[in-house]
Amino acid sequence: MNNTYTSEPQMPHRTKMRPLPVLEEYCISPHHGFLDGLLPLTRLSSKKYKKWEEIVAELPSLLQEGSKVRTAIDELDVLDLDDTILGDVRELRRAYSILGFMAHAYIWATGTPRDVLPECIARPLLETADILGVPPLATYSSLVLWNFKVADKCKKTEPGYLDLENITTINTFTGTVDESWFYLVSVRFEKIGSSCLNHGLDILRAIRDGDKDGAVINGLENLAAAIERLSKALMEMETKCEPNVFYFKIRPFLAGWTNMSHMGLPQGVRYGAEGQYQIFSGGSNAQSSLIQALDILLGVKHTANAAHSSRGDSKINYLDEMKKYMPRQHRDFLYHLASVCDIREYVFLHISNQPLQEAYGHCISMLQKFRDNHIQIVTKYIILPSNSKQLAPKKKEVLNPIEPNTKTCACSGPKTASSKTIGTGGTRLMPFLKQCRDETVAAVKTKNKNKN
Ligand code: HEM
Ligand SMILES: N[C@@H](CC(=O)c1ccccc1NC=O)C(=O)O
Repeated sequence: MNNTYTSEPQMPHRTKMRPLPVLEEYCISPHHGFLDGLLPLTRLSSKKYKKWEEIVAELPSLLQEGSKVRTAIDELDVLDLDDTILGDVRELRRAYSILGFMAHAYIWATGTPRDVLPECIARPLLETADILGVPPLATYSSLVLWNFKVADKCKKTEPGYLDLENITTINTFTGTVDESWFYLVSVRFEKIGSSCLNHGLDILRAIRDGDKDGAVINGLENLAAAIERLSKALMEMETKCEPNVFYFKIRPFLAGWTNMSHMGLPQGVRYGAEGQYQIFSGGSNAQSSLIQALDILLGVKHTANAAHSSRGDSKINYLDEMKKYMPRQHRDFLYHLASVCDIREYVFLHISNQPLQEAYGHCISMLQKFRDNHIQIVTKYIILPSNSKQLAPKKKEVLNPIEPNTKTCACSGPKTASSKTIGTGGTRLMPFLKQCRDETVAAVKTKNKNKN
């Protein structure tokens, strides 16, 4: 179709130089996306780590009385990582996942958080995190990507096929169906979203091939339909996860140690009695490579924002920061993709091609719809329960929900509860999420403001 547009400017040569990324070279599966092609391990193979497995399996009961979990962890020996772990990436991921669960349980077990992790967790957690290229705490990878298994092994499935109706989580803090479902919605989202990566790469190939037979428009339409399926996957949260269970029981364990001074961690957490205080953001879907890949594919640019800062003055690009929380290969994939992606540029170069503009616009509206739906979910699961929290008595030995940071927010304008409420990742969540949504819309509206 666009061969007729030969009088329009040519694509810059740069994008033709570097080959397109090959998914498998970055530990990404064409069928399962950022979930590995192989299922996560459900147990460490070496008996040496039996106690770790026992404690992580018993977290729901140990956390019934928060101090019990701290005693059980304090009694653990300090173990080195042996060759069974160091020699196999799935063992490493399992160890990292267990240690992340134990670290958060230890810190957030009661209304008075601990700010020092014992050596028995700190040392192996720092080591596994370092090798995997992720930070030393529970992340989207440890809670979601590497924390699911087949529920009924007897149920027949094709080899290599992941049946989303037959999965469950390996570990949870609370033992509730709500918590399992909370993580599984994201597992489903990653699998369903794998087709976005395939369509995105098809579009890039079609551009390089000279856009024969409307291949770019076709690819964009396929991509728009795939993004729409993501919104449906997101809204499934409501089927098995109760907002109050999430807000009061589950969420307190997911918090990290950035912007958490008002929650009792003014300096972050010290890794070992002799270690340094360090600050890290808690788990969040902002650490999912899938949505960030979509932003790159569609040329949606996110700017630095004050939404992440408790003082409201220093601006950082939170989504860029979150790339450091992704597994190393996935992060490298995003950088590779960004260096070769020219879809938005191509669309703007062919401004008179109306069907092309519409197909691109359709993708952007679907991504906007996803972010709008997400804001609705956040309102239901965080903002509304936080407004009713006065009903819950505040006791030292009982978990505290993550509270709005009322003391240090120096942002201008009237302060509503939602403008101060913070995410597990430490953002002032509503301003941040609205900015992400508005920057999505801007990709189609302005050419210059949102340039590639
Ligand atoms: C009850 C469910 C959920 C809640 C309460 C929630 C809450 C939040 C919050 C507060 C943030 C801001 C970052 C932070 O400080 O943590 C965030 C970011 C994000 N969440 Fe969720 N989330 C939920 C489920 C999901 C699911 C299931 C998905 C994907 C299907 C998702 C996708 C995202 C994305 C992509 C971001 C980064 C911002 C953006 O790119 O627009 N969330 N979420
Ligand atoms: N940022 C969210 C938490 C969140 O989205 C999340 C945290 C850990 C693992 C997965 C997450 N998202 C799952 O749907 C919050 O502030 O509650």
